[in-house]
Amino acid sequence: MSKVIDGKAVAATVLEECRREVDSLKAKGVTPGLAVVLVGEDPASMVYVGSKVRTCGDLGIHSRKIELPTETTQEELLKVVAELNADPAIHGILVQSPPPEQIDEEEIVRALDPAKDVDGFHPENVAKLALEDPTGFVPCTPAGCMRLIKEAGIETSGANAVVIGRSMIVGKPMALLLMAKGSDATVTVAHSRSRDLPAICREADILVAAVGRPEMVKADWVKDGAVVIDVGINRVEDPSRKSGYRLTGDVAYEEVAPKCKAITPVPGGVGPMTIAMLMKNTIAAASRA
Ligand SMILES: NC(=O)C1=CN([C@@H]2O[C@H](COP(=O)(O)OP(=O)(O)OC[C@H]3O[C@@H](n4cnc5c(N)ncnc54)[C@H](OP(=O)(O)O)[C@@H]3O)[C@@H](O)[C@H]2O)C=CC1
Ligand SMILES: Nc1nc(=O)c2c([nH]1)NC[C@@H]1CN(c3ccc(C(=O)N[C@@H](CCC(=O)O)C(=O)O)cc3)C=[N+]21
Repeated sequence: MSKVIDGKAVAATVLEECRREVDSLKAKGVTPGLAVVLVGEDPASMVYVGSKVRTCGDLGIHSRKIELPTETTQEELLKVVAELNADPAIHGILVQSPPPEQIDEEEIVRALDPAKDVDGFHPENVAKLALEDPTGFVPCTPAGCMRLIKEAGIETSGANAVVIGRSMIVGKPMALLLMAKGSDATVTVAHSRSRDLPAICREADILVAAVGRPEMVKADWVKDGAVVIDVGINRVEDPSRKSGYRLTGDVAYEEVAPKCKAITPVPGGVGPMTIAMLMKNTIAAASRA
């Protein structure tokens, strides 16, 4: 009964929309610009930053990759943010998370010009999401999950949605989007202190897993005919791979998929949508500027 939701294909559709929008902005003399700031050398972050910059290139979006050493101080990073805030060629700024431990990420996010905060992490954008004010930026990963749910033809109105995870990047904004007017789901948010997580999950018509624990969600946690959105991106050791690792989600895909109406795979599910929605936000920032 299971239908695999192809995140790569939906992302390709979104990127086609983006390409048209970039062309029409360029015809008006505006080239959207994105700055991606990476502090340190975390290998996973380097992969993500690389694919963000590559996607910009594919669409004709101007991009600037700023790679700073691991020892970068808070003051140095604040100075980079201030320069990008003032740069008219840059419409979107993303500071890759997580930064090294000496960096106070919250202060960095507050220093961003909210009109350039294409991650949607600045308090002004968080408030606009809660207020359902469409002039803000919605965080890319939950925005991508909503688009996947829509493209798969899943009805959210009146559905029981369970979100596992309450981070500011994924879980909390995902819950806000599902409960917003127009989506109209009944939302439960679970986290590490939740009692009897399997029982909570079994109530879900739509289950979103954003935890960071490989294959935590088992088949007996999932109701027959549920829709499962797996946000987790976990590297697990796999000696049979050349790289020595493989990616897996927060859901035990092999055993869960047969029970689902629809499910996203990892890789090829939510991940590509995150990058596509980042492009959308960057284009929106440029057209508002
Ligand atoms: N596909 C994509 O584009 C993206 C994928 N990700 C992936 O999504 C996952 C989550 O990311 P993120 O939200 O940033 O992670 P965080 O670590 O910030 O948040 C994890 C959440 O899961 C909860 N949690 C942890 N352990 C358990 C448990 N045993 N039972 C129930 N809840 C638990 C935590 O609870 P508590 O609050 O109580 O600590 C927390 O709310 C990761 O795998 C990450 O790699 C993230 C961003 C983008
Ligand atoms: N400021 C900030 N903004 C972010 O949006 C942000 C961040 N920090 N820190 C880390 C997380 C993670 N994230 C991903 C983006 C793309 C894939 C992605 O494209 N994944 C591919 C596979 C990629 C691979 O092979 O490694 C897939 O799932 O198919 C995954 C994860 C963005 N994040």
